[in-house]
Amino acid sequence: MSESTNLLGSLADRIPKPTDSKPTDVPATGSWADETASLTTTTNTAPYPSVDGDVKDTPTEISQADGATEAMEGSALEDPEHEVKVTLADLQHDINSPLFSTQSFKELNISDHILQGLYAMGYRKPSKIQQKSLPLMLSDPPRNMIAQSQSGTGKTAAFVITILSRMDFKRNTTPQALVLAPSRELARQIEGVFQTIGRFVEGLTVVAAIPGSIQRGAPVQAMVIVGTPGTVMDLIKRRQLDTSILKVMTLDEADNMLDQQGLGEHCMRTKQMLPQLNQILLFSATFPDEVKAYAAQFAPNANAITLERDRLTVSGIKQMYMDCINGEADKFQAIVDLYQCLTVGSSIIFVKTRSSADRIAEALNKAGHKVVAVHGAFEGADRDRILQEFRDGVAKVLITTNVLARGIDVQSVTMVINYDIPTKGRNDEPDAETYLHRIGRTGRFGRVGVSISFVFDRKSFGILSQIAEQYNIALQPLNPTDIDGNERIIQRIIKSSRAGVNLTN
Ligand SMILES: Nc1ncnc2c1ncn2[C@@H]1O[C@H](COP(=O)(O)OP(=O)(O)OP(=O)(O)O)[C@@H](O)[C@H]1O
Repeated sequence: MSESTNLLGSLADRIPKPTDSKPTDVPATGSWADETASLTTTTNTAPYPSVDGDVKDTPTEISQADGATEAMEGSALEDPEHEVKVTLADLQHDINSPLFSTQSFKELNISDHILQGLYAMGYRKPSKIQQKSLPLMLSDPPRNMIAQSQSGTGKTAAFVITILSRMDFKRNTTPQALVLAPSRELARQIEGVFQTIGRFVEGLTVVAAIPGSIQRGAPVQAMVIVGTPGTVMDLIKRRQLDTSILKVMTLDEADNMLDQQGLGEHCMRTKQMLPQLNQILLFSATFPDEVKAYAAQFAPNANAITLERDRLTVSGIKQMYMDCINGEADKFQAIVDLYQCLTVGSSIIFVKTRSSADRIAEALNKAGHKVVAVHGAFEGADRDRILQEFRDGVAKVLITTNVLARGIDVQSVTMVINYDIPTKGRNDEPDAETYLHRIGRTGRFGRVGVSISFVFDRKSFGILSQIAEQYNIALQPLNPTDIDGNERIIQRIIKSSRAGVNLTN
């Protein structure tokens, strides 16, 4: 493996220096080979400040929110017994990695039918987040949970097991649990996890509430509803979804779901239409500071599992960048040069806009390279079909926008390309959370993957540098002209990824 080079160090002269920037000397200790992670569990013994309703306007609410943030970070409530230090250097063999613990699913006292489902899926041991969150979420009386752990570490199963354990199977045509996710694809995927983990659970009924899935006027008759916020809100308003005995609500990708610039409004309004809930569960790999307050208000008195910001990246993902100095033409050529590597395993190429996804897909297909594209302008049925082709390996290269940046679990993805570095806002601020979620589409559950971020000018260098600084990561440079060298480096990593697949089987 060639030596990791600090992006900031090697290219400092090309990076614009914001006036308030911190020192740009990022230590190389954040590289994938050697990293110690700390997962902190905060058991809440004192009530969080709680605000119901629309929380974004009044000064009182803001000050309560500040208090909540402090509590969530564990300043007053941290239980040192839950402090866990794990070595991430070799996820595939280290029993102390965030993926495994010595505790078994059986010790959790979950039903035999759920256990059977977990074992049938090849889950032998709970991952760290499952080990830490499940005892807290399954305890009675039920408590809210705000849980954070790295991408691909098994958060879905944690809330699925909890929800299945809380259902009354005699009332399986009435909604009892609601799970909201930011995209139709993720909602469908979560529905599938319920079906597979719950396959031996007699009487389980699960329905996806996504655009086009429920006929107008038809009642939603299932105990678990997994949907997107707009559709679910409409179904409740139109009285197609009976909320009278609903007791558990989960937001997957919770920071995205509570984002006040985006889906937050829908989620808040949906919650206001629900009866008193027994349990609210918020899960994500990222909880940026500005969302923590809303999270604590949405799920009052929650137990919280949080990660330090510089421990958020998955050590199995080898993060690289390529300087495509002539901009668009070089970026396109780089994809063409990398094509061989892209099709060993599967790859996702993230771009900023729908039109560039279409344009690049068309150009690559014209050049004889088979790729597919999916984004928000596609019809739902087409989105489902193309993603299924990608999951099945029929299509090996997927070009998409942020719509698929979060949650999508396709274990064969060995490479993620940031064709455009993720930014947010009118001023193109670095979008560090989206970067983390995008690269997290590879390196799932202990596998090894590669991410390559394309930069081409001072601005894009600056943005990527700020993201690298935020997570304390060192990005390895790839030389765009050394096509063979790059292929060797990438193939070597991808091959070790294939070895890793056996780990969880
Ligand atoms: N205990 C386990 N043993 C083996 N595999 C597991 C276990 N728990 C989860 N997995 C597998 O790990 C993969 C990642 O899980 P999941 O999609 O829930 O991750 P996540 O933490 O929600 O990721 P993201 O933050 O990207 O949404 C899935 O393929 C899942 O089947």
